Amino acid sequence: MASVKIGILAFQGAFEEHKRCLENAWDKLGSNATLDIIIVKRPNDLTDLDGLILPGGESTTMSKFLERNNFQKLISDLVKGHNGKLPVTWGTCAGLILLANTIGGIDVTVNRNTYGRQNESFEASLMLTNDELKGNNGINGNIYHGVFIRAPGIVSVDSNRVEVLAELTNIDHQVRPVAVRQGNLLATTFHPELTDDDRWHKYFLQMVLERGIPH
Ligand SMILES: NC(=O)CC[C@H](N)C(=O)O
Repeated sequence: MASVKIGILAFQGAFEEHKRCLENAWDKLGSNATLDIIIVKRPNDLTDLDGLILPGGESTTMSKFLERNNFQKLISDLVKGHNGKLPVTWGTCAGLILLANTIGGIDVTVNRNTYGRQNESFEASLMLTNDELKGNNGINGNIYHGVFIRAPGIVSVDSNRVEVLAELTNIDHQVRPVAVRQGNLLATTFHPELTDDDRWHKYFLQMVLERGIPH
């Protein structure tokens, strides 16, 4: 039977939570393929992935791990399609910082710890700006409850290349993108793996399925 291989980078951070959410979301998609989740700790674990998640955590610590075993170049080549295969890659929080700064590939500028010490962690209602994500969630389908933990801010996007999927209105009425997509790359400044709303994990898995499963 065909299988979909999703790796979760597991040096540090919220990788177990992503695994649980992927399994729940997968069951609801009703695909005939099986889901194979790889906890990525060694370069070999990156072989043949259809999707890759770079979880939240501490981006400076994760960057240090990436320097070992040539990991940074391997992942960078992978997300840019240099090896032929182009897995769908999703960075959450610190994972977004890696995608924008360390690994590269996504054309956004991020500012670390943008919400400041006094507002280190908070929850907020986000406005979804993408129809697929709104899904079938009743009249409030365009609202998503986001969990932010020392979150980065997306301060600018290359609007020719990057689609904004969700926005947050700050108390000063400034509207900021908090989730973006660029081709095979997805990035969120918040933590969908810490909520029961599985729309982001479904969206990611659908991005993977849309590319076709060659195994
Ligand atoms: N929850 C997170 O991933 C926090 C990210 C952290 N502030 C960093 O810069 O690495």
